[in-house]
Amino acid sequence: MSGRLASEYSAWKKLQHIYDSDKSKLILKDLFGQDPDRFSKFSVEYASKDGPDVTLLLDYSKNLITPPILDTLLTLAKEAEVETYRDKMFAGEHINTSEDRAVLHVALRNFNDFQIQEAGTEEVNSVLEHMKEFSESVRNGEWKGYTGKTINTIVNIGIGGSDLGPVMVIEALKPYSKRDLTAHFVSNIDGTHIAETLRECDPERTIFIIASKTFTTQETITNAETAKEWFLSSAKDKAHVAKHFVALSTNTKAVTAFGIDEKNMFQFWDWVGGRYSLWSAIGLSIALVIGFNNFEQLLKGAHGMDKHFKETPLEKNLPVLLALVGVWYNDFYGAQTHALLPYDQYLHKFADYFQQGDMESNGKTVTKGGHRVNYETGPIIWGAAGTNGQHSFYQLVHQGTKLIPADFIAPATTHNPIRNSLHHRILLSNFFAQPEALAFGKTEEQVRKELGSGASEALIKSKVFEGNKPSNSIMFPLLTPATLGALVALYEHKIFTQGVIWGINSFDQMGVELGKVLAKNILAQLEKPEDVVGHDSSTTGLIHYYQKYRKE
Ligand SMILES: O=P(O)(O)OC[C@H]1O[C@@H](O)[C@@H](O)[C@@H](O)[C@@H]1O
Repeated sequence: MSGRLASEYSAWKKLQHIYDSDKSKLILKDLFGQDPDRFSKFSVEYASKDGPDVTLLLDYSKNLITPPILDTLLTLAKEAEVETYRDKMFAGEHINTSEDRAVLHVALRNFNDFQIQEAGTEEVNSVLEHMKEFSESVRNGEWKGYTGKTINTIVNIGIGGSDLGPVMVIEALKPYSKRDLTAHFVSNIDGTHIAETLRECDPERTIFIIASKTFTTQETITNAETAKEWFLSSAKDKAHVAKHFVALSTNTKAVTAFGIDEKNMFQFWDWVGGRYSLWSAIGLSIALVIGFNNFEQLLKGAHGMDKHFKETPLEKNLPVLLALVGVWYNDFYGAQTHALLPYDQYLHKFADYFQQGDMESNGKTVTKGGHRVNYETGPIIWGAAGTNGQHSFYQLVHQGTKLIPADFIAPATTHNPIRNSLHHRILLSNFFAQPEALAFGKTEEQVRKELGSGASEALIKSKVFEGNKPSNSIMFPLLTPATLGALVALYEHKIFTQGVIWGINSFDQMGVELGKVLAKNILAQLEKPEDVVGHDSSTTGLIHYYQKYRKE
């Protein structure tokens, strides 16, 4: 994050040299054959030092690396001053230089441990206390709607970072949820989203949580106004809004202008990036659904990983190791994507969540110093829960022409050990088998032997698995709130580390602005064909087509 070009580091040049000269020798089958200790050399077990017990195993042995490559990657991290920038982040320095802001999601889950100097951090505990009081009173039925009924539905209205984190966590921690409290999430401006949601809500028993850091996001404000209109069509009296609408925001003025009482507002601060905000007031829906104590466990689990990231030497530091092997594929092998493949149905939103987390953070072309990079930055993140992916896109991962590094993630035990954990054993057998198949493949000789004589050459070739496809495997005993916290923090710090190496600002998102501005301009032109000015012929043609069919 020094803003230097990564390609100028001597370790980067060395890595390029190693890649050019040794690529053909980096064959997983051989690397494992040559070193029976490869697993123990290239795996680390994380155990939380204090707070709730969390353990995580990272096995990165199925990567196309050797000890000298790993050493050089570690040297790269040193040269890029990952440790210095990490310490700057924890110290509250304004490492988000374009917006002149600190980056302190770690302060939201700090529990007075690290010394952090930044305005607002002293208010974290009182907001948590407010979230606790509110979530408990809704959960235990003390909080009543305008007709005196208890609340049975919450609707979080927010988008991007004000939506994806709570959605992912609430899905992931379903075993801990209050089953008689239904949570809906409305994000899309498409009226279908709110219309379909409102059909399932009773105005007397629903709380709307308007989640927006800026409280200016068009989608969220429009959806919130629609929800308020819908609510008032039953409740009539505006005074009832206070019982049914709360806001999560940094913008008090806009919240009160919307008609939400300041005492129903949960604050956070400009040093919390949207995609890093699930730990803040944005997590209110999480606290409501799983209870404040479990929310606190989530935060503590993340804090444990923060401590690990901050205090562990780079060669044993999980986020750093994940980041470095990622850089190796992204920048030297030319891999365009990175797959997140959780073998846990509860984590089915994990890849969606980190699409924003990673791609909005590291999808940049200029360094902090304003230079255009001459290497690849953030990968395309995608994935789905196993085993579903196996029956759809794994064909390409195994036999396609692209290199797709992947993280396989699984819990050793399940919350649903039905049929004596039969399902879980089958799930895990797939979790173990897929990285093995990817790494070691199946040779032509094996196929020939299996098919016997008479098989066509074409058929033989089509059944060969070239192998040598890299992956990481991450395991933990059970997906608990604290474990999920640690897992999410692990990826957050991985993203941070890569951003530092690439010299980019991982904490702004200028790339989302242009489309917003153009849409605003177009919205004002939609009425009449003669209003449509200043566009290319394609955009004009599309708008004219719409105008032919519009009904309103
Ligand atoms: O929370 P608000 O301010 O509504 O922003 C919601 C989202 O908006 C997008 O344009 C991005 O900038 C995201 O980073 C952000 O999470």
